[in-house]
Amino acid sequence: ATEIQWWHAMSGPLGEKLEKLAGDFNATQGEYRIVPVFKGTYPETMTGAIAAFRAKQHPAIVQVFEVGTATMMAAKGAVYPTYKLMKDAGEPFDPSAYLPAVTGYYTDTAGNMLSFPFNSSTPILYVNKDLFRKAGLDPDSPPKTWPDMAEAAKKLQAAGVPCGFTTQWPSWVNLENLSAWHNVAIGTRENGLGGFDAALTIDNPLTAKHWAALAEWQKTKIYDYGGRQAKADPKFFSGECAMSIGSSAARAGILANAKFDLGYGMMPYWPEVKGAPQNAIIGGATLWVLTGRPAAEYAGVAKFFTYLSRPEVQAWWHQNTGYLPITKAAYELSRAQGFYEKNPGTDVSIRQMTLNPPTPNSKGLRFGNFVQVRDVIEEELEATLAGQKTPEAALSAAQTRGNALLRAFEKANP
Ligand SMILES: O=P(O)(O)OC[C@H](O)CO
Repeated sequence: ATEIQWWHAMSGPLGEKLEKLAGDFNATQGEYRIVPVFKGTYPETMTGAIAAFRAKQHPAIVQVFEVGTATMMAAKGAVYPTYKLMKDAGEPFDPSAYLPAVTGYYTDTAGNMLSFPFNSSTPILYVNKDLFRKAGLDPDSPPKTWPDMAEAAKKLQAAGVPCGFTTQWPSWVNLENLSAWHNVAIGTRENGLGGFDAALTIDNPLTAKHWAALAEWQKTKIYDYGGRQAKADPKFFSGECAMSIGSSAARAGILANAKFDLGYGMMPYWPEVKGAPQNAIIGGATLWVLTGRPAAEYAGVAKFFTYLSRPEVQAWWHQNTGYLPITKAAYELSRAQGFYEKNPGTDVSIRQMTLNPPTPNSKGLRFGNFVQVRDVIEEELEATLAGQKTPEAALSAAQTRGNALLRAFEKANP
C-alpha cells in the first residue's frame, strides 16, 4: 500500500482518537495507509513541517492550528489547496456542508477552501460539580458573568478550594474570544479576514478591564494562571481550581484524567457590555496538504478526506473529543442519536458559536505571523498578572510589538 504520513499535534486521549480514525480508514481499503506521526505541540508541529518542507522531508498532510492559517495561506507553492486536490482526484467535496463559522476561516477571498476542516473547537466553561456541591453552590447553574465567576470562586475558597478558576490558551480565551464574545474588534479589516494589511486594535478598554480583573483576582487565586497552551490542565484535573475555561476538546482529557462530576457552561461575559454575549469564535486546527509528494499519495489523501467527511465519522469524532460537529450532517446525526440528551451540556460549544449571527468583530481572525503575535500577547499578559505592568501598558506594548510582526509579514508576502 502507498504510505501517507499525517503529522499531527494530538496527544493523550485526543491522539488515541485520531489514531483510531486513521486505523479505521486503513481498514476500509488496501491501497493506501495513513500513518499518523505525533510531532509535539501545535507550534512545534507547524515549525517542524515548514523546516521539513525546506529539506524535502515533509509529510503529505500536516495538522496546523488556526493561528497558523495566514502563514499557510501565504506559503502558496508549498500548499496543495484542498478544493483543488479534491477536484483533481475526482472526489466529492461540498464546502457548504460545513458550518459557515468554520469555512470562513479557511476560505480564500475567491471562496475556495484551502485546508480541510478537521478539528474546530471553541472555549467553554468547565465546572467541578462536586466542589460546587461542597461549597453550597448549585452545580447545575454555572456562573454566567465575570462578577458571578468571582463570587462563586470566593464561596469555593471559603469551602477550602485553593483556586476559583484557571484558563487554557491565555490569548485565545482572554483576548481573542473575549473580544468576539463582546463584539469588540481586535484588528482592522474585519480582524484581518479582509487582508494582510490589517492592524491590531487590542489596546482597548474591554481587554484592559478584563486583564485588570484577572490581575486583581490572581492576588487571591480567584483566578490562577496556569501557563500557555493546555499547561493549566493539571490545576483543574486535580481539583486545585474548581473551574476552567478551555477548549471544548479539553473534554476528552478531563473525562480521562479527572475523577469528578463535570459540568459545562458558556464563557462568562461582562454584563455592562451591551449586546454581550455575542458569539464565540473557533480554534483548533485543519489539515493542510503539502506539495512535492508522489502523485499516488494525493489520490489517497483525497480518499481519506472523503472518509473523514462522512457524517458518522464526523459525529464520532465530535462526540468522543469535544471538537465541534463541523458539518451540519454530523450535528443532525448526533442529535438524532440522542447524544446531547444523554450528555447534557455537550452542546454548549455549538450554542456559543450560533448564539447570534456573527458581526465583522466576531467572524474570526486572520493575522500574519499570528503564532508569534500570540506569544507577544501572552508575554504581556504574564507581565500584567505578575504585577510588573499595568494592563494598559501591557496592551499598548503588545499592540506595538504585534503590529511590527504584522508589517513584517506583509512586507514578506506582498
Ligand atoms: O485545543 P484546541 O485543539 O481546541 O485548540 C485551541 C486553540 O485554538 C489553539 O490555537
